[in-house]
Amino acid sequence: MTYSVKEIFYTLQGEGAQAGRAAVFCRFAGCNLWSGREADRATAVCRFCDTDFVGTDGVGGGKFESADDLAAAVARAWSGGTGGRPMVVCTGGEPLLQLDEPLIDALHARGFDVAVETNGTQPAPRGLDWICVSPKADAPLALTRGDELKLVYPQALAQPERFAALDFRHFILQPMDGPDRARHTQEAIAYCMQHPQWRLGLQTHKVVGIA
Ligand SMILES: C[S@@+](CC[C@H](N)C(=O)[O-])C[C@H]1O[C@@H](n2cnc3c(N)ncnc32)[C@H](O)[C@@H]1O
Ligand SMILES: Nc1nc2[nH]cc(C(=O)O)c2c(=O)[nH]1
Ligand code: SF4
Ligand SMILES: [Mg+2]
Repeated sequence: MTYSVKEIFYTLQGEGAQAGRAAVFCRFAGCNLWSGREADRATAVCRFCDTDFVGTDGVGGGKFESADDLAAAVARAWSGGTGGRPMVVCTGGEPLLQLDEPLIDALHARGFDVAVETNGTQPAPRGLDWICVSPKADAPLALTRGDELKLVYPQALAQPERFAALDFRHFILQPMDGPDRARHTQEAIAYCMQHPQWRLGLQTHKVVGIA
């Protein structure tokens, strides 16, 4: 299997229940809910994406001919010292269009906890250590269990009530970034205060200005 990767970089996980933890990010190219072209944004299923996932031209990106080649590139990007467990966050684009069991095994063989950030429309391969599902509009969910359900808020077609009974350990509302981020943040705060099952989650990497 050939993997198309936009970029690979070392930073802190900025989002969700693992925010603050050092991680290598492996951003896969391509998504099933948007082409990534601005001209298509207004008609896409997912219209608020904050990410460039088109092509393989980012830092550390490229086409990797085997699971072991890609796992080796991820391991080279890890800059942590000793102590704690290395983590790779597989994101995109939509990582579950490409992430498969051989790659998970190759990453485990190099000592990584393997986390994924997914829109939930694809089934997950076995062996993942952390699954974050972030539902989009009316796109049907193939993945209804995991570690965290991280809903970008507000979305008219994806209201929190639809997901509250699913099998997740953490339920997080992440204010939708863009020109109305301040208003979205206030709305998410109000929702969490009325529905304590949900917690406010911020994109902390944007707050502190890291990748
Ligand atoms: C770029 S997506 C890639 C992974 C996967 N396709 C997904 O949507 O979960 C990574 C995370 O950023 C979130 N995200 C994307 N655009 C956002 C925005 N404008 N504001 C807040 N979160 C956003 C997504 O919901 C997801 O949790
Ligand atoms: N620091 C940092 N944390 C993140 N958590 C999820 C991200 C993503 O784009 O998937 C992301 C990202 O792009 N940067
Ligand atoms: S599903 Fe994820 S990668 Fe795809 S357009 Fe939406 S936020 Fe971006
Ligand atoms: Mg991001």
